[in-house]
Amino acid sequence: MASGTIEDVDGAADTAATESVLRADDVAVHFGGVKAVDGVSIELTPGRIFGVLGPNGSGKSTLLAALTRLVPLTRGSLEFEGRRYDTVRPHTIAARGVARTFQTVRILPGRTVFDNVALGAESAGSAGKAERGRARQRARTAIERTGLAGKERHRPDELSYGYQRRVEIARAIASEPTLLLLDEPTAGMNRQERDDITGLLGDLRGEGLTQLLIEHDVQMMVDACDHLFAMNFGELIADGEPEAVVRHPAVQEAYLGKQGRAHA
Ligand SMILES: Nc1ncnc2c1ncn2[C@@H]1O[C@H](COP(=O)(O)OP(=O)(O)OP(=O)(O)O)[C@@H](O)[C@H]1O
Repeated sequence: MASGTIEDVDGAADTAATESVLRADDVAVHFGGVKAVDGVSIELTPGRIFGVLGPNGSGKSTLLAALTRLVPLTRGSLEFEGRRYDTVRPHTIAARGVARTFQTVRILPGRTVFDNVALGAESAGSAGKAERGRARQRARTAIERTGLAGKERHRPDELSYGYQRRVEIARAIASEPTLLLLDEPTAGMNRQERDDITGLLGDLRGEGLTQLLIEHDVQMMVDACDHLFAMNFGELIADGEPEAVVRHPAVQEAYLGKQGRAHA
């Protein structure tokens, strides 16, 4: 739920009973004089796909970095499953159940698909032999869930870009997170690959995984997301049902106008 200062375009008040996975309240991240994020309040509820839309430089990646504790907050607070976490280290919030992928694929080129995914499973804790066995099982499950079965022994450079993205997503979900944050998961993909990833995210939602994604592709965001947050100049400018958000005049002006010209 956005703060009262922005327009809630779906007009549907969340019920008081709705539990939240993540809540950010009045979050700001300033770099010197640059207000990369400035007073953003969002709430993520379970089992839904949320998206952050906005033109280049509007603050999307910085917001994601703030949510994963990779940059310090200038002000505001963060709560995950009801617990404040705005001063904990990034690995602590990862261990509590927040996983993420990055804007550029970050998988180890010399290792197999299985090894890359197992790294994500092991980071959930892998002291003894029994736990290593469980980690390998988590990796196998993540490989199945992301449509990578049969490709376990491949190396990333033998796979298409779309499949490399899948490896990254598999590694993130191998830690069995409660919340998955995805930074431009379909960047650089062709239409078929984008549709495949949209389908995959939908499948993961079907299994109850809450997701927050950043994307430039407006159609992909409308297709994939249940709820959109639109940003410009570090602030939320609209928040609500995807079709309504992309039609919102402030979003058209801030995002679609610029992007339409940039990518036409
Ligand atoms: N480490 C940093 N130091 C200084 N300024 C930064 C830093 N990181 C981001 N910024 C600035 O903050 C603003 C928001 O950047 P951010 O990368 O969060 O936007 P974005 O919406 O993710 O953009 P893009 O879509 O191009 O990835 C920009 O003006 C950017 O130049």
